[in-house]
Amino acid sequence: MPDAPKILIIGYGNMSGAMLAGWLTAGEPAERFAVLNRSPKTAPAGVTVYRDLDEAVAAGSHNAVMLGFKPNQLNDVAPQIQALTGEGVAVYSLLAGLTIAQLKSAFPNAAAHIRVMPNLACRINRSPIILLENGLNADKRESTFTFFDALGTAVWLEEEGKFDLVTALAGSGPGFVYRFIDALAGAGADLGLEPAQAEALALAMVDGASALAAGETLSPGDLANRVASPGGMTREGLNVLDAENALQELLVETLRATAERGAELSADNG
Ligand SMILES: NC(=O)C1=CN([C@@H]2O[C@H](COP(=O)(O)OP(=O)(O)OC[C@H]3O[C@@H](n4cnc5c(N)ncnc54)[C@H](O)[C@@H]3O)[C@@H](O)[C@H]2O)C=CC1
Ligand SMILES: O=C(O)[C@@H]1CCC=N1
Repeated sequence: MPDAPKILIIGYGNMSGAMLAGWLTAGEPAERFAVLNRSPKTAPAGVTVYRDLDEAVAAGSHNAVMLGFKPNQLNDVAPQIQALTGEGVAVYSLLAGLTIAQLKSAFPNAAAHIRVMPNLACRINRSPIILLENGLNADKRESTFTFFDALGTAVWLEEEGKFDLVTALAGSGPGFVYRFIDALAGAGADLGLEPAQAEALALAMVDGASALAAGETLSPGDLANRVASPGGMTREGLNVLDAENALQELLVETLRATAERGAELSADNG
């Protein structure tokens, strides 16, 4: 079976689409990928698109499957894709909340089960990627890490109990940052700025501030203090955010609610 695809993506939506784009940008050959999606969707040139399960089974040419559908679909989809997740096949799961034990139970014949938590910045190869595995040998662990690291910065997590929390911070995180940018721009507009200008300024500011902090040895907390010139303007604004630890408390509740939803998604698939 010459030039056969090696990664079969089942459920080609926003997240797996961003990952595929990132891998192609990183130089992975398009021929290494195939997609199987419920609704018709165009894939990048060179990527194999299967119209249905039978076609994917007949090709039988992958050694890894990436699950890119919704967590609440696992019970429906798993029985249909047993023939695609058999001996020698690694299962990469994007399914938020679903545990290694649930993946092993859904795909008992697969060679290895790997939870993967990326975010949409995979599209520009700038996502953190949290990985947790069961069943990989040392060589496969290394090659798996390298494969996902091409999408940004991969990191192994050893404690599965923390997976929902890192999902909240790093997977859902862009949603919270976008809400912050939107609220900042909205606040500027409420106080008199032209809305489009407020949004452009908020975006450019967050872009530069984040890039600067990423390359600094100072912590973000110390950088905040550096922005606040003694007796100047910024301190007054920080005092509002810091009063009774308001911002941090809000974010504790934000991450808690997000992580708790992961446990619910898992329980729903019990
Ligand atoms: N959107 C995000 O930022 C992130 C999403 N995830 C995870 O990624 C997964 C997908 O999320 P999104 O991409 O946001 O959703 P989405 O709705 O954009 O994509 C899901 C895709 O699965 C396809 N699909 C549904 N049932 C199918 C089936 N039986 N066979 C083949 N394809 C099927 C749909 O047609 C759709 O294209 C979820 O499990 C989510 O937890 C993880 C990290 C971040
Ligand atoms: O909202 C969700 O469930 C997924 C997981 C992390 C980001 N999006």
